[in-house]
Amino acid sequence: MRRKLVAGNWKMNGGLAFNAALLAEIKAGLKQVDCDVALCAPAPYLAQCQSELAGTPIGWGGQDLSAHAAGAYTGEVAASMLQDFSCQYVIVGHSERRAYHAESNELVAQKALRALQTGLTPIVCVGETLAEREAGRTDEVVGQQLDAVLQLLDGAELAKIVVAYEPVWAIGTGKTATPQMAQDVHAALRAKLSAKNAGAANVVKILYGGSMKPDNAGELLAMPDIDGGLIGGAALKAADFLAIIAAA
Ligand SMILES: O=C[C@H](O)COP(=O)(O)O
Repeated sequence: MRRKLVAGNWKMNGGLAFNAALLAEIKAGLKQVDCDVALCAPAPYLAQCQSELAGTPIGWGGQDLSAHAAGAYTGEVAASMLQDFSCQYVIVGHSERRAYHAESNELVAQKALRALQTGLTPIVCVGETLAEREAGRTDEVVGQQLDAVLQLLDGAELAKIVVAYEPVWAIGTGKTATPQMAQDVHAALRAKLSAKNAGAANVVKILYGGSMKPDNAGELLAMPDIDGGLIGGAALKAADFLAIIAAA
């Protein structure tokens, strides 16, 4: 039985005052927590997350990291820097990074490896565009995205990753994959993991992301291969985020 993970991705939103209010409301509203919870914040606010969330059931993490350990890479954030702020998680290969920063499957895999080598749990995002889905290429596209990771990691490393299936057409659009559509892709991803290492496939959490909200979280999270959610917009509203945690 995999414990569910509800991870918020604030994307490039927030500010000191906004975050303080949001975190206070989430902490106050968090009752019994039967799942793992995490927030992935913009790098400048990780110190704030650390001071506000240490000692709570909520973990925190970054939204990206460099594949390099250190050096002349202006603007990038090293895994060791995330570690300095006690991050447990880091998102890699979000579709916005793939689309706007031309991140390749191979680079995303290298980032996942770097995270693991630093003791961080990478949340590896995969997902197809609307054109790819309509062309019947969903499994092929997400399969290739996952393959790059499978090629780089050994079985022990693989068991430590989290995968997030995020259909690009469902992100921030209000359109959600139906529970069955999502389940089908999650099952295909788990089969791929299993072909590489059956033990790892059993423990790897596969999250769904893409307009997950309080009103659809319950039925998505009830699917056998959906092990949680990667939440964008709804993570910026305490009541919505708390409702999704409760559904998990
Ligand atoms: O990382 C989160 C996803 O991109 C989902 O965003 P969304 O919940 O706003 O659709």
